[in-house]
Amino acid sequence: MAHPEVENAIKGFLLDQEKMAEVVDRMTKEMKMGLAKDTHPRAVIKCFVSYVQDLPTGKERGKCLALDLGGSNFRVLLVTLNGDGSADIQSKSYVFPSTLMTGTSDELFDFIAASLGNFCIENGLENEALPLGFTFSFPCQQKGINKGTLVAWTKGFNVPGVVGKNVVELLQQAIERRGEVRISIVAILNDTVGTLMSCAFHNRNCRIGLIVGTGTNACYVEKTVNAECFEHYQTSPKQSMIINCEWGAFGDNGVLDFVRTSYDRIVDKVTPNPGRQTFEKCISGMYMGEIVRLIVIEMMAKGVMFHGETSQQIQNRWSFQTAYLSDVESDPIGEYRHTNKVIREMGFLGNNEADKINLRRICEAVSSRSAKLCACGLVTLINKMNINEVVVGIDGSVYRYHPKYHDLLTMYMKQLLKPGVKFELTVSEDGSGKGAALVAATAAQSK
Ligand SMILES: Nc1ncnc2c1ncn2[C@@H]1O[C@H](COP(=O)(O)OP(=O)(O)OP(=O)(O)O)[C@@H](O)[C@H]1O
Repeated sequence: MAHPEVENAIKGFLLDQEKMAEVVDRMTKEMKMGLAKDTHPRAVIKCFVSYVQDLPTGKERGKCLALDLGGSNFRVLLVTLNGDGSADIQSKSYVFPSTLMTGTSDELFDFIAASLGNFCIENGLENEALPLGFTFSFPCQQKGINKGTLVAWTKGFNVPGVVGKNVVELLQQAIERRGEVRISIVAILNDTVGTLMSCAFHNRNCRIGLIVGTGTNACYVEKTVNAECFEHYQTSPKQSMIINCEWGAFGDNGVLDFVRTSYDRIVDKVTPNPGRQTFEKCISGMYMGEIVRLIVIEMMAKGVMFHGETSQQIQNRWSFQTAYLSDVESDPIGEYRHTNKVIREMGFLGNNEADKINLRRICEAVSSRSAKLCACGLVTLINKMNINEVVVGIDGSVYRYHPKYHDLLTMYMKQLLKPGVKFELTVSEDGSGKGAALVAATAAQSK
């Protein structure tokens, strides 16, 4: 049993069924506001039109480049779609200097263009006029498949002078300034869209793309007639439109305050975007470790945990990695191999079992709330589509590596879904490569 003070600290994270159902209700209303033309401007869940209307058939063919900028990693990829449902991918990850997250716009786009140039030269592609799909995982208002205006930076990025600009244009200009390659950006897409497309390439029932990584977001397949912000929503010959929900902003108008805790409010205040991305800050990898750290230091101040110890490390903001939650929760009950490693890395020397039990309880409370809220989001989308069978393609390190995330998500979704609705949650590989290429190939053809 965890200490009563620990139980008291985490009780705000233990959402019951009633609260979860309330989250679904509120989210459903916010989604409708995002989709409808008259309420879209003031909606917090924007439900952006992605301009991707065709799900893959598996027969796509062609060679495309892809770029992936979204959080902690930056990659350039060369994707060959073989026409038989398979794809070959070559990729290179570039170290993304964290100074670029808050540097100038020119520095950011020059870095991307230089990496692209380097990749093309290394692979002998400098003279090929290849189409490029740009996976850019920040909220963008699209006006077409290759026009995306940045609405706000998230996930710790804050580069002045980009919000309100078409990022495709900024990147294309940077590519041309360097003059190394003949690449044209034919599509910009959110990573959720790439994830959905890549999953749908193999699994025709895929209708949702979900990310639980540095941030969280989802997209789903809506009927075109409901995508009112699409100019041709009433006349388009295509029945479907992928909607990029940008659900991370859910709650920015206060409707999630009933599930937030004092710790969430502290985390929010120390981010570069206070008051924004409320739902994301309760769910995703960038924030979970920090929430745990705040509870631990409060318990230390109360003399409940790590009594008599001092650790500079635990006092440092963002020092408790979200990967530590996975470590701690991967130990079988009563065993502490990974927990011991985490405790040592956090600068503690003692070996008190009660501390380990308390730490585990805190980690479990934070990760299970994340999974509960994510389940609420997925159930909202499934109810909205009103379908009885669906596959969800998922990417992001939290989903991939947390030892219980998949099972928790499955359990909470079952609790919330109408009886008889079947779903499958599956890791979607290479969304920003294969997924981006699938979008780019279609966009290049229609060009
Ligand atoms: N083993 C792990 N368990 C849980 N979370 C982890 C683990 N390893 C890394 N993370 C968290 O996952 C996040 C990185 O996610 P990911 O690798 O999906 O990259 P990303 O592309 O930056 O994310 P996004 O797609 O949201 O932009 C980090 O915030 C990190 O804390």
